[in-house]
Amino acid sequence: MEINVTRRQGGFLVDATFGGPASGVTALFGPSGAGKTSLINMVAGLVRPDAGRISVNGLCLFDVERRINLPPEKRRIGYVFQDGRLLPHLSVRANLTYGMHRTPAERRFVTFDAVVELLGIGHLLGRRPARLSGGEKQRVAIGRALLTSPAMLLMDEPLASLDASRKSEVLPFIAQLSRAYAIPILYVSHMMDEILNLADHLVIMDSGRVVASGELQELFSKPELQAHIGKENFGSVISTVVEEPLDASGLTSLRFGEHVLKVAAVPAGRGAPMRVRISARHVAVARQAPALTSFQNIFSGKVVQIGYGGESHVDLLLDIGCLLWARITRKSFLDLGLQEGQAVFALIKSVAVKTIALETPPSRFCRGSR
Ligand SMILES: Nc1ncnc2c1ncn2[C@@H]1O[C@H](COP(=O)(O)OP(=O)(O)OP(=O)(O)O)[C@@H](O)[C@H]1O
Repeated sequence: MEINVTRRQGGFLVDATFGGPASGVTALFGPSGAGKTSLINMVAGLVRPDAGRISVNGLCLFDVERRINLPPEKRRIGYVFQDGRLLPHLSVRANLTYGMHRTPAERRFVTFDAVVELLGIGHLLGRRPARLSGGEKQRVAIGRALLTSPAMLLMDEPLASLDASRKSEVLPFIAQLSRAYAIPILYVSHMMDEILNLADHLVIMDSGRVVASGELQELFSKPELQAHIGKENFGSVISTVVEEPLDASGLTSLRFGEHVLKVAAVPAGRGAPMRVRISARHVAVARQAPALTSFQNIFSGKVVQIGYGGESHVDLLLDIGCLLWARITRKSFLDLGLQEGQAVFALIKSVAVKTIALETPPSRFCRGSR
């Protein structure tokens, strides 16, 4: 995915350049008014950039110099809006098949039955949209976009209109979607929790510009991006696999590199990929390994960077076999006499680790290839 566009709209300038993998979920993250919707509308062909180039999977969608501007219907893009936008006079079945019949049969690689099964909407097929809940409407909207067998899916805050319980109902379907079909998803959100559940790649936007773009785990841990990501989100994201789903002490063991991280029990099979998020606030530091402690996770490592933190705290980047941020009070920092290069122990409470299951691809949903 290569995007390099500028567009002036009123007093606002979108000037965005980024590249991303043509697979998995790329999250477009930024505050309200950052230009996220404007950008994906340019990708969809709903809005024309003033200049630049957009290409996806080797297909050039827009190139001002070569005078290429594919109309939306030629872009093979599925778009899921915030509010679903189902056709009210049609049944769920007819809404689902609406775009499917416009895609030539030889180009279809997504089948009706597989989508209905994946999204769990078989019992809704005869209903009209007015008789669906918010979460059901969004699942149908996702199914409709998917059934056009798109080369790419654009999702503009598809969970924004849902309450927390509906969100958690739809989120796993989206996560599964990106793995079931090899379709890249550009996912707009300003909710970091959603992004941590879904995205592999992160693009941070602010005031019409791309502030940073890269692999989620890497960007998430950059202190200079803290202001954009949100102070409360500051910490580390680590990729692990489940080593022992339930050990004798009732905890789950997750492996990363040479280490095992103990977390509160999660329902996952051995070998399942698991992303963990450890807030810097939940990492304590000691010069010596504590003997009797409630910390289940004690890793030896060293201080690789001392960040500025704030008046009352200091952020430390630790190397424990992977990079880990710890936020401690300035008083503790001074009491411990910490310096860069110093050997320390990182202490992490099991119950403070947030786990996010990244499932393996259920390939049965895919028929043939694109
Ligand atoms: N057609 C338009 N004409 C003029 N200004 C526009 C137009 N469309 C959007 N804007 C302005 O462009 C800016 C970016 O809007 P955009 O909807 O892309 O932001 P966003 O990041 O998607 O925000 P949100 O998260 O609130 O949906 C805003 O200042 C908006 O007012």
